[in-house]
Amino acid sequence: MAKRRIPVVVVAGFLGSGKTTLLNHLLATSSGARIGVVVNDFGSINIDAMLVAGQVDSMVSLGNGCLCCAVDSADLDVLLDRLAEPARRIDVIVVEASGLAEPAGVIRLILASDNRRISYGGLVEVVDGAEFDRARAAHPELDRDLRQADLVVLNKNDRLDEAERRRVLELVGRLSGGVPVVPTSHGRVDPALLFDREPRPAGGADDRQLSFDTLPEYHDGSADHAHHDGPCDHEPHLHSSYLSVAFSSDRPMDPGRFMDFLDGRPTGLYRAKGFVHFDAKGYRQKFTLHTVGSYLSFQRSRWSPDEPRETRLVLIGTGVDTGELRRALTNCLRGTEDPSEGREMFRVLRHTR
Ligand SMILES: Nc1nc2c(ncn2[C@@H]2O[C@H](COP(=O)(O)OP(=O)(O)OP(=O)(O)O)[C@@H](O)[C@H]2O)c(=O)[nH]1
Repeated sequence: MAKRRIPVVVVAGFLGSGKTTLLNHLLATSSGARIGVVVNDFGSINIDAMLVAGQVDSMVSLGNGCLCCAVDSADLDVLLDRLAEPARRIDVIVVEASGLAEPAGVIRLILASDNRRISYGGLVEVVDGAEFDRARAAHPELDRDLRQADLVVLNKNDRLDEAERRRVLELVGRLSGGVPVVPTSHGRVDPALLFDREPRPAGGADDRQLSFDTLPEYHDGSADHAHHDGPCDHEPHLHSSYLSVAFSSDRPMDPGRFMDFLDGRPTGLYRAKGFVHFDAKGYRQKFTLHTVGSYLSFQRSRWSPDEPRETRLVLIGTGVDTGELRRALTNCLRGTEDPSEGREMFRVLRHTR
């Protein structure tokens, strides 16, 4: 009997919708299944790779650009080849696309793969229920992504009241055209929904749910398109107007000044993520920061022993002055010999889970 190919499942969704959270949930709960992961960050610091918990069996990470245009199929093949090596005994590969990737572009790369051990396993589109209207108003093309999905995870239900939950569920259901929509919070979906998909016969074009013909026209990915801090200069798509700014420093962050910065962040700055080193008395832990639209949260954890005590942030937005952002962040730094007092942390702690 032909050996079943390893399904490659794409997890996509707009900036901050909860893809990494979903991935971590899958890794923590898919008892027995060995999962290989491709993580793609838009930004030159691989925050997502660092946020994916240690239980992953094999991971390759792609920073600094969008998978959909930062690599061509040969490059992705190298990554998939590595994950699909029989010795790794991987059961499923999950590709977490950057929040600005065009899912169709990522799917095309997988469909174009020469690797005979893998097959395209479907698109899971994660939707931030709380930010859906705003994201959609800015990016009507998100509707098209929903139509390409095999499963829609309607996330962040905890941030919606009952009436809103019903309205968004009905809207997303309508836009996605009949595919299952699973409402949830914190990406808590049953892994069987993703991994125990109907096995499709190995080989041939018909083990692919989507074909090039059914995908919208998409430019050829090329390594030339890899971009650093800055916009893509080729034909417009979702991330062409977005900029990412990477910021890192081993100097402690002043909690008050940093909260002033966050409270006054420009509206175009849709997403910020990373780790903050406050080094305040009594609060020397690592503070993981997430902002998504108006949402802001910190999570406190221990630094691992070999981890550098430093702030590493990626900020992603549109119409923002990157030089000004860097300057503003630099102004939040303190001298290494000048630790903050614990009481200065209260504004940070108000947002800390
Ligand atoms: N309240 C709430 N917060 C959530 C939920 N799911 C994720 N988050 C938070 O939303 C923020 C972004 O989540 P991520 O999983 O990093 O989102 P992402 O889609 O991987 O982000 P990008 O890769 O930057 O596009 C984090 O602070 C998460 O803890 C949810 O269901 N409810």
